[in-house]
This record gives sequence, C-alpha cells and structure tokens, in this order.
Amino acid sequence: MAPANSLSAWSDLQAHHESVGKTIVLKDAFKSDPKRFDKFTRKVTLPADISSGSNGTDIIFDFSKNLITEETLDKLVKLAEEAGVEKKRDAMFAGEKINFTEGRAVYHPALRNVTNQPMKVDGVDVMNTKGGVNEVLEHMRVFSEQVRSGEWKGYTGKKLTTIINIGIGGSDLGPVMVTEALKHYGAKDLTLHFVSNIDGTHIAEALADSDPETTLFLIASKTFTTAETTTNANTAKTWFLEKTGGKGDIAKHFVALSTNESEVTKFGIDPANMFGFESWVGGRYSVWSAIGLSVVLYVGFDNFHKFLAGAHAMDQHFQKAPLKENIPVIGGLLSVWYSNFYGAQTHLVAPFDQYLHRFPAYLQQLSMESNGKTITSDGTPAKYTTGPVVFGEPCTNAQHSFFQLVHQGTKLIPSDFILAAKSHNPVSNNLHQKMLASNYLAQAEALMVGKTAEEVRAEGNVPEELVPHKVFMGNRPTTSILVGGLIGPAELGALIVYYEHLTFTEGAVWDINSFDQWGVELGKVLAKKILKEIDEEGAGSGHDSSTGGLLGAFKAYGGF
Ligand SMILES: O=P(O)(O)OC[C@H]1O[C@@H](O)[C@H](O)[C@@H](O)[C@@H]1O
Repeated sequence: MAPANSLSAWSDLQAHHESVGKTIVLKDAFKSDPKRFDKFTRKVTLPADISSGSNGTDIIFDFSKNLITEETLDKLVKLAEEAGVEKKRDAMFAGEKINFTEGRAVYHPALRNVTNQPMKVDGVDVMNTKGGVNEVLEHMRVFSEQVRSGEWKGYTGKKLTTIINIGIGGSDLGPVMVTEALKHYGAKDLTLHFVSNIDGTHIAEALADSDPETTLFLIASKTFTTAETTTNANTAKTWFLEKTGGKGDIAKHFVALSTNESEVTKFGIDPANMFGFESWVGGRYSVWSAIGLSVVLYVGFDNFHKFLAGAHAMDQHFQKAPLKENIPVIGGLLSVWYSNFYGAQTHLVAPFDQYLHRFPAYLQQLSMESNGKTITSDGTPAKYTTGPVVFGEPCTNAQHSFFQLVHQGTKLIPSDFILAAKSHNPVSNNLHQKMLASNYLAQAEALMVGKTAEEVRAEGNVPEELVPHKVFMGNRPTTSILVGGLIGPAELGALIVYYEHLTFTEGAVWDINSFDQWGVELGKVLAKKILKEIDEEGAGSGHDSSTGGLLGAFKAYGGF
C-alpha cells in the first residue's frame, strides 16, 4: 500500500482542512442544522438474547460534536477507500498474514466467532480443529464450572476461593479491566488478584493475602518466556511448595494460559491443565482467548459467552456496514483527521462509569502498542504522525483533576465520553446516576460551546482583569457513546471491539503494521545485561556516564 500522504484523498483533505476544517464553529453548525445530531449519530443494537436489556441494547455513537461537515466525512471515507481499509479488513477476516513483519495472521475475531462462521488459517479450520477455538472454550467452561461449584478441590480437599492471575501486558490488562468492568456479575465468594509487576511487592502482597490450600494460580503468558511472569510464577510456586511443606499438588493449584506447551511443561504444569491458543492472537487482543480464564471463573461461562457474542456483533458490523455507516471506521477516520490535519497528539477516553476505571489503561496498550510505529509497509519512515497518546480516567473524577487542561489548555484533545443509561447501582433513587449523566452531557456541551468574554462579563461582578481567565474557547471535539441500558458482558464486548477496529482503521490508513511490537524489545535486552552487572564487580561496562553512574549508586545505596 502507498503512504497515506501520497493518496489524492489526503491532499484533498489538506485543502478541505484549510478551507473548512479550520473555520468550522460547532455551535454554529448545530444552530444552522437542526438535523446535525441525527446526521452524525450511528447505532448498533445488540440482540436481546445476549444483551443486558430484555429488548436488546442500543449503543449510540454521537459523532456530531466533532469538527466535521458532511463533506468532511465523505472525504474521510474516500481516504479510507484509497488506503484500502476494506481490503485490509477483509484480508484480516480471511486469515491472511497481515502481520507482515512476523508472518502471522491476525485472527482474534475467530475467538469470538460465536456463530461459527468458517474461519481458516493456512487452510486449517481454526474453530473446529483439535485444540482449536471451540475445544479450548469447552475446556474453559468445564474447568470454570468445576472450580466455581467446588468440584475442583485443592490438595487438602477445600474449594478454591482465591485466584491469582500472573501475567503482564495483554496477559494482565484485559483480564483486570474486564473483571473490574463486570464486577456486578462476579462470584462474591471469589477473591481475585492480578500480579503483573516485577516489583516484588506485587506478588508479595497477593501471597500475603492468600491461603495455599484455597488458591488457584493462573500463569498467563502467550510466550511463557516473559521475564516478569516467569519470575513471579516461580516465586509463587516456591511459596506454594514451602507453605504446604512440599505436600501441595501443583496440578490442582496451577494452570497455564499459553501458546508454549514446552515451556509450560518445563515449569511443571501438566499440559492437561494448559489452556492454549495460537500465535495469531496478539497479546493485546487475547482477553477473548484462554487468557480470559480469570474472567470466566469470576463471571461464569454464560456471561463470558455473552461477552464474546457482543464482540462478535461489533465484528459483524465492522465487516458489513458501508464505510460511511461503519462506526469503528468513522472513529478511526476522526482520529486520522485530528492527528494529521489538526496536529492533535492525544486522545482522551473518559468513561462516566466507575466499573470501567481500567478501560483507559487497557486502551493504552491496544492503541499505543498497535499504532505507536514510524515505519510504513515499504520499510520507510512515515512522513506524518501516527498513533496518538491515549489517556483517560473515569469521570467525574477526571473533571476534578486534569480537565482544566482539556477545557482551557493550548492543546486540542479529541475526547470520547462513555455512559450507560442505566446503572447497576441505582442508589439514592438514581440520584447518583442522574448526576453522572448530567456531567456526561454538560462536559461535552461545555467543551463545545465554551464561554465568550461577553458572556463572562454578562455574569456581572467579574473584574475586567479576570475576564480572559474565565473565557472558554470551546469548539473542542467530543464523541459521546451512550449505552442504551446497562453495561453487561455483551455491551462491554462491543465497546472493546469498537476500539479494536478503530485502531485497525487508523493503522490501515497510516500504512503501518498495527500487529507487531518490536519497540518493547530493546529495553528487555538491556535489562538482562544490567541484571547480570548488578551481581558483578564494578558499575557495568559500555554504558553512558548517566547509566553507569546510576548503576553504581544503586549498588552502593542498595548494598548490592
Ligand atoms: O503474554 P506474554 O507472552 O507474557 O506477553 C506479555 C506482553 O509482553 C510485552 O512485552 C508485549 O509487548 C505485550 O504485547 C504482551 O502482551
């Protein structure tokens, strides 16, 4: 594919930005077009049998408060066409090796293919082959039901009531985020810990809270070679064997979620207690795979299945909807519009939902590990900016911390606000929910309409020298996502997949490989070398004076 800036739609958008984009005033656009909301709002509906609402759940994506006209959207769609977004999407769903730097298919949609469409990689039916998607799902169902019912017992015959998932990156963030998001559905008699950091505090605190007789360890690692995970897992194993005086049965208390059977076996886990998946599942897309076992244990298989089904519904929308109606495509194109034509460097995602408090952290890996790339498909550097810095926190908290900058700072921060119409906790007769919703609506409105100097003065009693400080420029774009009911498993699945395919669309336009992550390797290699040097005499070799100086100081102060 060609670099994005060589496409004619790109130059067309540049001209359009100069003539229209730069001058669009959103509040005026709303005044002059009463149908603007309808024109730029899109909806998916999740069917009743999977959704949390008895009549199905609508999820509304309101793109109308973005700096676009109908012409902008047409031109962005043209860019997607010229960049081959549909062709690339179809290649992904056909199991082609679109992860071209690793020679792999990108086939995580198969993991949530609950309607069992034929899906093949290298001619192999990934759904029904031995060890394939359906077989692993069935293993997850059986195992989770055994653990949840108490039929699966620890080495002293007790029910397992503590689950410690040891994993990092995609083997941690998905399970953490989803179990938090679906806490309402979680088994109340289960305690979950997620240990990811190599900082010994993380595993030590989880172990301190746990009883070896009732603890189940899930060692979650696609490669089973990640230093943090293998070290934490070995520490857990040593703790388990010490605490049980060597009587503890690893087979009853440790299972592996991985693609690497030989490393799993070396660690001492019986392959019968391994839940596998394939190399075509990227780490950041793996919550749908065996890596999601903690989710299944916590919320139960039926809920996990609904989670997959909601994701599948969004996959189908992405596959079938024409580009101009295609919700993740529009989201991705807007990101391109702001990044490449307005110079925006960031993207804020603020869920107005406490259960979604880890959603932004999850999206950081999804987006930034996928599209934090410079090199395009022909091996040359992109001459345009690529993946934005994604950040966020739940609201209303974020409003009381960094929203100052979003409202009055010098940077353009395209923002997504997410709200569910219904709360799982309608306490105080829904007072909290109504206040939450009023903030969700007010923030997007305030960011758009702003406040002029005249309006500040009209409020009265404002000293003239304070007027400029109280002005809000407004015209700051937001996308408002409204779940027309509760956020249950299916709704959450669909929301995640919206962002997955938004990220796909960005990468497809930018002509980069969204599916490798070479950028995480260098630091790992250097850390290995330095780890050795900590145990050797001196302050290492071949380092710059800062690294060498700090290494020496660390050893001296730490007594190493
Ligand atoms: O699951 P694994 O193999 O232990 O990998 C964990 C994480 O390791 C990181 O180094 C990768 O950048 C992530 O993509 C990955 O999710």
